[in-house]
Amino acid sequence: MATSSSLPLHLSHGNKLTTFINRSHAVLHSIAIAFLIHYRVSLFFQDHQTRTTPIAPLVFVFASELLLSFIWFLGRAYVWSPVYRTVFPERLPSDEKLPAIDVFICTTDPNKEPTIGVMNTLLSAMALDYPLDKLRVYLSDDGGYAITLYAMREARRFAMFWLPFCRRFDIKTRCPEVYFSRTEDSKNSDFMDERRKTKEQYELFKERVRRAGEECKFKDNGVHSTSNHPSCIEVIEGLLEDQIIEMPLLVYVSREKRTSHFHHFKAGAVNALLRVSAVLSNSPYILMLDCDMYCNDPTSARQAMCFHFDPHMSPSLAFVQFPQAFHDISKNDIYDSEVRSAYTIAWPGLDGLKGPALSGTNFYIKREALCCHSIRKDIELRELKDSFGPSNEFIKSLRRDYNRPNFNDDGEDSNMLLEEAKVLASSSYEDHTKWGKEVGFLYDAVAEDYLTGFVMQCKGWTSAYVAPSSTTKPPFLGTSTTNLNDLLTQGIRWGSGLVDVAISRYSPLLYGPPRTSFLHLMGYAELSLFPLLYCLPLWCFATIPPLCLLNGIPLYPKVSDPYFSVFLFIFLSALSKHLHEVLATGRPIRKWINEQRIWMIKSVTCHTYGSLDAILKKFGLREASFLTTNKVAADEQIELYREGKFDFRASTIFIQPLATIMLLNSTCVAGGVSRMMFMGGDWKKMLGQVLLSGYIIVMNYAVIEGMVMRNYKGRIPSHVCVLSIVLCLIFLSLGSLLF
Ligand SMILES: O=c1ccn([C@@H]2O[C@H](COP(=O)(O)OP(=O)(O)O[C@H]3O[C@H](CO)[C@@H](O)[C@H](O)[C@H]3O)[C@@H](O)[C@H]2O)c(=O)[nH]1
Ligand SMILES: [Mn+2]
Repeated sequence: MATSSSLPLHLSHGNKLTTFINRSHAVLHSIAIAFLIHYRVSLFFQDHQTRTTPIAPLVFVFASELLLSFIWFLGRAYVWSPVYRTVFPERLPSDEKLPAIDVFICTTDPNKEPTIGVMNTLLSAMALDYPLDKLRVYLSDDGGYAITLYAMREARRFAMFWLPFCRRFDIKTRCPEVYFSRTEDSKNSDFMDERRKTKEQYELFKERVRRAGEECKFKDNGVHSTSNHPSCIEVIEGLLEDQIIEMPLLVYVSREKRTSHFHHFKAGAVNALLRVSAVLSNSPYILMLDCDMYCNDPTSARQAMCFHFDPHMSPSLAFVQFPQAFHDISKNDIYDSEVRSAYTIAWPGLDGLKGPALSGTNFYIKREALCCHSIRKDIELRELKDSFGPSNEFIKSLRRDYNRPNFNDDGEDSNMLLEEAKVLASSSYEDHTKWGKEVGFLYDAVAEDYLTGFVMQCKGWTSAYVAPSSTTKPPFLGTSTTNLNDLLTQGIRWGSGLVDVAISRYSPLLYGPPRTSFLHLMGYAELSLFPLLYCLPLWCFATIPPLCLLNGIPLYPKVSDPYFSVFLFIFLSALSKHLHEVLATGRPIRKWINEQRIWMIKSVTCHTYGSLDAILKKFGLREASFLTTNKVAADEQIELYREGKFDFRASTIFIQPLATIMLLNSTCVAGGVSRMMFMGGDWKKMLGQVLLSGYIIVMNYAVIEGMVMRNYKGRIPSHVCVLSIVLCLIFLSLGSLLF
């Protein structure tokens, strides 16, 4: 919108043709579903003498069809009116007018999150293209490791070289590891000289951190363990002679942890950061980063400000979300590690309604949206303390007119503030307050990002989503899960975290109305329900139709019945719509196959376990857990991923169901087809089931390869194959017993 000139700071546009295709498809598909429902319902009303099929399998199959149709219906929200945005940061007002930003980086375990990687994220954030005095970088070390603090001091030393170098030569890649891994050739000898010197410093820095890491060995040592330690807050300062080079304020925060207090994982860590930063810098905007998400485009802060500076959007705008993109995605991407549909379909779709969901990292959020919804002038101090806890300093920071004492390390004020910050980071500070319930990141789900963003939007806040175009760089790049085990382990947490919300009092369809539009709620509901609503029907389709096929029980209309074409239409329409989406987002056909396959695999494994986990937690039978995602992979695993080959060296809980389902379907198709050929079965009645199981087998052929190819590195171990034969036999006998 207009600032100094009358030119807009950002534009949004839709895609008329795609929207037309999407809406027409939605209408056609809905009509077909209506026919399907009519067919199924009339089957149930048939006289049970004339109905040849037993009722039980029919009920399961129909229930699954209804669930799939429902989740499909919710997903229409994403394709209804998606928007895509363009920003013009060069039109922002001058630097003096830009607001300050606190950057929050979270790390927790140097064994899974290599310290050098975390420091690269830190350095890339310090080097953002933003006025240095308006940039403050906080690192939350949730494990309280000495190595992280040490590395941070070293990173500041290296930043003395890195920051001036980036600014002087306008370096576009400000993550040092990435920048120095590329060779550069320039005629400018001054530049080449500086580059060489800076690189030397970087190597020295890495070497010092590596050596220190070896000495520390990241072990719990009883006295100071990762789950039991006091709070430690340190403003990282350079030596006196270094002070001439301007640096962002750099703060190390390790909140107190006690086994007596539940720490609420990342949400708890971020809430501690929110309080600590309120008394040290209190910037009105916050950039959140996971420790592996480095700033790949230094202009992201200015891009985000294009929205926060728009006078029409700004008052209600809570956050500007950038996509999660990854530096290690291979061309083939067999596991869909890039999560394409989320960041190319769902987020732009939600953005067209009232704003995208919060994605945990890569967003610029207004502090006010997290902390102090509207502090009324007449509000009682008592009331404030009930919500925010006893710290007077923190409560002062909530006032709009609050003037933070200038932080300088040796001042008396500064010492007082640091002491206060330690209190704010203590494990008991949140007792009897509204932190995690109404204030800050919410604790009711392990998908704290999704839940917090959703509740925020129900309170009236909006958000915006900026995806890079084909000509701009992804603003942030992280490490994705590129092996099956890590992928599915992460999938359990996401599944569990989303279903947590779906079955809580914040369940979108129940909590939402009338707080936000129905379409927007449909999108949110799809996100929270899909793990649960896909796992049930997919388990059903993987077992019941093949077992019925083997036993000669038809579940679908005869080929000659006009209703057969209804089923065929729905199947093909769903597949071709997915294919259209994949192609429209510029991906090859292979991607479509990969996504179909990983969707089936995730549904019967991690999403099943995740949903189960959420339900057990709900009944108090399990405790919440947060397994940190591995950010290092073995070379061998990376190699298989790059070659596009499945790595089945994963936990048995993941591969056992896959092997069993594949064996079951292959046996049933073989048995069912021979039955028709040699025992005179009616193939016209069974074609639907043959096609369904055939589809499952063809798409997941990789699993069969994993079972039979014995010289394959990533093969399925023999004991899993043997157990799957036993399980398959159990299924078969149950099938013939029941049906
Ligand atoms: O007790 C904890 C656990 C995790 N983290 C940090 O949280 C971040 C995200 O954890 P990670 O293991 O990388 O999870 P992902 O599944 O990769 O993260 C996605 O999903 C999370 C919710 O499940 C969101 O919080 C993240 O932002 C989002 O990127 C990392 O920086 C961790 O260091 C903590 O600070 N404390
Ligand atoms: Mn991550």
